[in-house]
Amino acid sequence: NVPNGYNICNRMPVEEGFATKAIHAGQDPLQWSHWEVVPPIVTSTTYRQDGPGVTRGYDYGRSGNPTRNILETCLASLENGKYALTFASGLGATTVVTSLLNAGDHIISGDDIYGGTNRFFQKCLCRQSNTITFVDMLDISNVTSNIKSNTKMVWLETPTNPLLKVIDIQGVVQAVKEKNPEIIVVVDNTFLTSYFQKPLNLGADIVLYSVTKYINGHSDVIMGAIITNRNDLRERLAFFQNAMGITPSPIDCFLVNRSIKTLKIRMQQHMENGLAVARFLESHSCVDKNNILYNLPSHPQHEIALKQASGHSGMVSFYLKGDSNKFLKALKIFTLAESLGGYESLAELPSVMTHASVPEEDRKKLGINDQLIRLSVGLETKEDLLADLDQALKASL
Ligand SMILES: C=C(NCc1c(COP(=O)(O)O)cnc(C)c1O)C(=O)O
Repeated sequence: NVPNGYNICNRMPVEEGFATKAIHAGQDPLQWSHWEVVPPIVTSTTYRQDGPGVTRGYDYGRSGNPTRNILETCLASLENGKYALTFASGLGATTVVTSLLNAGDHIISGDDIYGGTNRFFQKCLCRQSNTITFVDMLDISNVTSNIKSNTKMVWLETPTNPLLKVIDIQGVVQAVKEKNPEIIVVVDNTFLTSYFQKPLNLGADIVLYSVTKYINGHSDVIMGAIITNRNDLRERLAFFQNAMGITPSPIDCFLVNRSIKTLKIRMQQHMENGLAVARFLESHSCVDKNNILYNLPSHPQHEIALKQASGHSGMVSFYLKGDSNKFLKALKIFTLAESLGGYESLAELPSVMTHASVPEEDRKKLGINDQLIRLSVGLETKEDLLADLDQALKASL
């Protein structure tokens, strides 16, 4: 049910069978003692042993948990990946992945990334004598020209948060691996999920998620995840997951495992509502029309998006002509709040909220100013969302 007028001619096709995998991968009832169709929540933190060190697969909740395992199996299956690991948060996943770096290693990151990730890179990672270079990855030569002998990782989001720049995953991977095949390419796929985009298929070594967002999609769990096909990386990351203790709770794993069952239909509705909002804003007199940041045909990287993704989510950013505070306070259905990807529509001011920790000069260079509004378009009735935006836009004048 792709919305009319949405260019699907040369779009990356949506994967057949995604919903079936989301419902059945890792869920076999025969694995449980009572053949439960819905996986049980195993909360026990410790397991009886037949003898010292002689276990039946589990010894301690941080080191392994049956409810976590079936979620990880399902996440890997949806990515067409071999291994998935889950963590206490998206930034927890970021912490574990960057633990692959040794002191003195260099990482190249996209310049437009989540503010908390930027903060972690600049305030935490740099304390471990890792160096970081932020580059505009729209020009892939910015990546390759910054590769040094100690460059060990390249990190990107696409679409980026909050400017929705679309980065050519395959182009970056090929250019980086040509220079140094040992460099690990990490793609944060939070904004599209594996339903719309599969970075592993495009050559990425690791795909990372704030599961908190679309994958859980109900704004009631904080969680992170990574998926990889590389045995060597999986072994090291699984060691860090346990040794660093950045693991999710079994109850959160149960909630996310349940949310995943509707991921496909939620992403389709987010796209339908997001496209309607983007088109509405594109023609609105209170909006700077040249700056609707969404994957409309007018988007500067629309062709790349068509090539590597089968759709776009509900993320829409735009520059407001009027007063941002008046606009945000006038909204009635959109809630002024941080985060994204839930069934509820949210609106925020990145310059003051999610990206306040990005150094001001960097925000200015990127264009993350007080006129930039970021929307997470939810699953409400489309007409209600448009009416809410219209009245709030008029109130901003
Ligand atoms: C909270 C917000 N972002 C979290 C986030 C994170 C961090 O995820 P947490 O689960 O919040 O730790 C990682 N990657 C991306 C692309 C993200 O957007 C936000 O943008 O409102």
